[in-house]
Amino acid sequence: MISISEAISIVKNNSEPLLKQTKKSVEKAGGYHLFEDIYSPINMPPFRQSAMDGYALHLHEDLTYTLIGEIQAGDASRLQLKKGEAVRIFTGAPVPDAANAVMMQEKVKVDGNTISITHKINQELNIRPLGEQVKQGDLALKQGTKLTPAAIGYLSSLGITEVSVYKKPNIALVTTGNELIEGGLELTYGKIYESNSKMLLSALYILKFYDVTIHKVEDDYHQTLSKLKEVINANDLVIITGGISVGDYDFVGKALKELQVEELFYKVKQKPGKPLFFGKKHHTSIFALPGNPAAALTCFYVYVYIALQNMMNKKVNELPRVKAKSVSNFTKKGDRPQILKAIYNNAEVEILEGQNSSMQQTFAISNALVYAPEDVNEIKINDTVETILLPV
Ligand SMILES: Nc1nc2c(c(=O)[nH]1)N[C@H]1C(S)=C(S)[C@@H](COP(=O)(O)OP(=O)(O)OC[C@H]3O[C@@H](n4cnc5c(N)ncnc54)[C@H](O)[C@@H]3O)O[C@H]1N2
Ligand code: MOO
Repeated sequence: MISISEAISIVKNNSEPLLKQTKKSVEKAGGYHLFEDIYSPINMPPFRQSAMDGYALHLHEDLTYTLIGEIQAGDASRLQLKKGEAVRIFTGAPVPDAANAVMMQEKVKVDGNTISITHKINQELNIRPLGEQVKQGDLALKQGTKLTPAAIGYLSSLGITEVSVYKKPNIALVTTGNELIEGGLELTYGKIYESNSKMLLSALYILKFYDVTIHKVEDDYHQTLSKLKEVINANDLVIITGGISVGDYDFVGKALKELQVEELFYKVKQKPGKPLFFGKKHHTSIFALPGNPAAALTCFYVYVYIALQNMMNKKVNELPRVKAKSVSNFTKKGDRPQILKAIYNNAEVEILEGQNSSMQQTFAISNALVYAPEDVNEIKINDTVETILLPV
């Protein structure tokens, strides 16, 4: 059995950036990173734009101007202005070539066709120059840029409808067990409602991994073998829950061996999550998480999370860890280091009752995990403890 830190470093060293590209429509590309530089297909703004509702002026020495027309936003008219002439104009409308300033209407006196301003103004006042944000052919956004809502808006303003982005992993979630039935069906004796797939799907969605398929197999070797073969071939990451311990009907380990998945580790000295498997087949990473729901989710946050961040080429690949003051007493059972469900608030952490790896109720109200190392048998109130903050 290896230690938690050995297991973490094996995951870190054996999960690489995917570096594959995929095309996305721009409105669905939020959260992705650009795979290549994007050059602007147009000038932005594409014409000299008025930044105010007011009057576009062809400046001259005098403070009065003759009004010769009106230009609304969207108008295509190209009015010619002589020196001393003005047009009524609105925010976003094209400023005629000959106009060299826009005066906001609050500062203009109108008298029929004559308007007057109170003082001389600078050239180009209140005019957004052609290509002020980006010029046609210039770099609009660099490769690697994260597409925030603002970036999506910017690219859309350039008329870009599709972008090439770094692909996120496609992920298969596989649950195993004869005892599992779907929510909505009658709970017959000996069965439980299947919950791991929904729990892990939700954890993945919160981390913005949406390309996820769910698969279910019974405790049957041939079914397990053929399903795992199929999903390993078709996915970048496979997350299995259950069937990885030593029972007569735990077929996951045997099937992974038969499929020649390279075992990077099996079994970690930790509670929960002892029978945790991590392996690789070609470029596909495979985690077999223990079936106990709280063990599965703990292993997801401590190990699978790292692989996901590495696949996305993220520099920080572990969840944040902070030092916090315990507000609870806790006595550790056994010698395995423990990862404890807890509630963190403002540098203080409460270690919860009900740490068994089947206890979903405890995890449901947690927002943190406290790490109790091997050599610590007791945590007392006011002790400083290492706390992992969960993305919940
Ligand atoms: N003789 C031994 N028995 C066990 C050992 C051991 O070392 N020696 N380890 C125990 C530990 S620790 C764990 S953790 C579990 C892990 O077992 P498996 O990964 O094989 O998981 P299962 O037996 O299939 O299921 C365990 C538990 O979780 C429930 N489960 C499974 N899948 C789901 C699901 N999708 N949704 C909800 N609940 C699920 C399942 O019904 C079981 O209660 O092994 C111990 N045994
Ligand atoms: O490793 Mo198990 O998850 O302790 O119950």
